[in-house]
Amino acid sequence: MSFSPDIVERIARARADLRMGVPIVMTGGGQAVLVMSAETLDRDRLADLRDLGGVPHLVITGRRAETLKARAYDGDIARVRLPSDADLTWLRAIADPADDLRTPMKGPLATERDGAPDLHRAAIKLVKSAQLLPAALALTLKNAATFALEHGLTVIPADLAAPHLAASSPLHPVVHARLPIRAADAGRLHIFRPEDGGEEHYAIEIGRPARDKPVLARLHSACFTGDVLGSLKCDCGPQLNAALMQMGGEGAGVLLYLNQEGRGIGLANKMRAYSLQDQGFDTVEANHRLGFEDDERDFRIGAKILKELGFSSVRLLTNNPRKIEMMEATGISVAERVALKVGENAHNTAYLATKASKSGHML
Ligand SMILES: Nc1nc2c(ncn2[C@@H]2O[C@H](COP(=O)(O)OP(=O)(O)OP(=O)(O)O)[C@@H](O)[C@H]2O)c(=O)[nH]1
Ligand SMILES: [Zn+2]
Repeated sequence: MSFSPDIVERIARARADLRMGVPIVMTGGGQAVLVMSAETLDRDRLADLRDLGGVPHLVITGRRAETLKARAYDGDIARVRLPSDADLTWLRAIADPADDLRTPMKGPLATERDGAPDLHRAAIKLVKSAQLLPAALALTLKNAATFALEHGLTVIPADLAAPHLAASSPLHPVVHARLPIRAADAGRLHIFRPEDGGEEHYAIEIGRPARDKPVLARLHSACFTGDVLGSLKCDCGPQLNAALMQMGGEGAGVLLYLNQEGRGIGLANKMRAYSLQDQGFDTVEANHRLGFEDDERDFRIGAKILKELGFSSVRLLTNNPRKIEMMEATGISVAERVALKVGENAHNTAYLATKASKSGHML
């Protein structure tokens, strides 16, 4: 029967569960752990978890561990043993760097070095992909299957989930329609939907670009603050506008609007990063303190959409060398890099300088 959700559908459910504060069960290697997001966990569930006995771990990323001066024996993650008196406030303070400077952590944190961290690593990947703070509470379960059934919890076998957590989902075109815009009368908006229940992505086609020649293209990552509100903290709004205007001027082009807000960490986490930036950290340091990498985006989505639209070669409007590498690596040739330098102002000079010095952006 095909009625039961497959692994991709179960992962989508698990993401929604974690965002609501509902636990999930992760299984693999003859073990099982109960997983909850540190951000959405509430008092009742923490108390119930305590009643189950055993030693729960708060799993954090290696990046967050670095800031907290905790030993990350597992490399990219650390399993912090939950002290017996740790309450929700303690958990949140480990997960969220907002108050790091005001209330330095009472440590030292005891991190685990024994036992297999594979399920914990998968749990962090899942929590990250749900755009929550990358911190998860995990407790080893004995009779996981019965426990999950009894409580109606989603069960995720880690080995089946791994390829889906590592790669972006296949996308399919849903619909396209004519959309005249300020930059060009001949505009057309295409909607693409991923199979995993995630965010849809868009392509704005200007004119009718030839498919057998390099097309003027831009991969634009969503920036609600810059694109919609005209934020001066970044250059996204002016870049979006300038790219469309250049395509309008040439009469042809394609702009991919990828819903990867905040370099893939989501708007809530981006605002957490902005708050840290107001405490004096730069854009990269802020991501690291939160437990994220500099850039969590998957640009392969862009290549998939371009191929779906029939393009194989681009003149790419960008200053970001990673976008060029990723295009080439995924089979879209970059015939030319077209610089896109607009929108510098007094508020974003330092941000742009950091992108150049730390993320390799071309000046
Ligand atoms: N995490 C985080 N994301 C930010 C910050 N400022 C802007 N962003 C996000 O960064 C992304 C900018 O994307 P792009 O316009 O593709 O920029 P880019 O990687 O610099 O590449 P090019 O503009 O092509 O040179 C958007 O998703 C913004 O929401 C910040 O301080 N922190
Ligand atoms: Zn922006």
